[in-house]
Amino acid sequence: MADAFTPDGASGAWALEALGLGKRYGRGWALQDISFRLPAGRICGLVGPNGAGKSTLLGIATRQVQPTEGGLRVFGVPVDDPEVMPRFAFLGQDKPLFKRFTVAETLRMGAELNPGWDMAAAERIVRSGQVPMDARVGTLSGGQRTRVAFALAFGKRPDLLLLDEPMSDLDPLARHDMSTLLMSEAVERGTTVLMSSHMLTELEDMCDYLLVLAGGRIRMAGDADALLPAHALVTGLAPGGDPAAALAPHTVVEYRVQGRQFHALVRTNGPLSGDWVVSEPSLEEVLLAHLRSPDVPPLFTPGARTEAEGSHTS
Ligand SMILES: Nc1ncnc2c1ncn2[C@@H]1O[C@H](COP(=O)(O)OP(=O)(O)OP(=O)(O)O)[C@@H](O)[C@H]1O
Repeated sequence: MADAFTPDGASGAWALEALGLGKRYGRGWALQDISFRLPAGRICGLVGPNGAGKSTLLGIATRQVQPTEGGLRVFGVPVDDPEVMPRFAFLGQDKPLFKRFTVAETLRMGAELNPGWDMAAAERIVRSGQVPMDARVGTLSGGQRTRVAFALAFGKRPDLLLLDEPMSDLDPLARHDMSTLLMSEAVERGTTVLMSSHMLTELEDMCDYLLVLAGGRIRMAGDADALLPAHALVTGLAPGGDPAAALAPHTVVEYRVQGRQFHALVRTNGPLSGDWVVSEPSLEEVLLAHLRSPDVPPLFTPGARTEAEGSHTS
């Protein structure tokens, strides 16, 4: 069955594949109609305002949250299949480590719990942060504890690493160290990473794929390299009538007037041929404009949207 959902029949070419995924808490939907694909080997930023549904999505992917409707596949396998368990590691905001264990004991525990454990990689991550192996976890700084938690996650040799704001408690220097470490480990092993963060510049530096949520729905999904050039910042003399008509056939994501000038962020549809100044927006400008404009239709780059005809439910 899995082969039906991959373009070339190669089962598992998609690290994650959601179709019509939804989660309802009481009367409110935390996630609704979520359909997307994340190709294997990509570093994907999961972006959205507070309450967008990021943790809920990560909860479904880590089997901690049961979806209300739709399905999620991990490397072609329904997420509730036990086969999925050894393939992913999860690192959340709170790192549940045993405070009384030393760092060495913590890594030994990782080895005992995970059959494919890579002790050399785990020790390399700890040592590169000068974290003493004989120190008790309870005596470590927040940054050092995060490093140990990263070592536990990477030592598992996951194919998919799911991170929920893992670096929120780190200072800028430690954050930089950890993101460099994360990228080098992920690239070296071809690990797929899905990482939620509110730090847009961090995501811009690290991620080559993006999943943008707002109000429990997808706003944008796909290749970062394709999402950005699909937009332009346009400045010109404010038109008298409807700005959307003046900028047609382009989709106006955000529009504001300052004095006699307008500034617009548009999704381009062909060349921009007005008497305007046109520049390429930053990722941050594109993300913020989309998050501020919930009525603009969502944008998927080719391949990022799950085809409805494959109607699979896990
Ligand atoms: N266990 C729960 N019971 C009821 N409602 C919940 C529960 N978990 C999440 N929600 C609701 O679901 C919605 C999405 O929450 P979620 O934690 O997934 O968002 P988020 O994007 O991770 O937010 P943040 O950036 O603040 O961490 C919110 O409205 C939240 O109140």
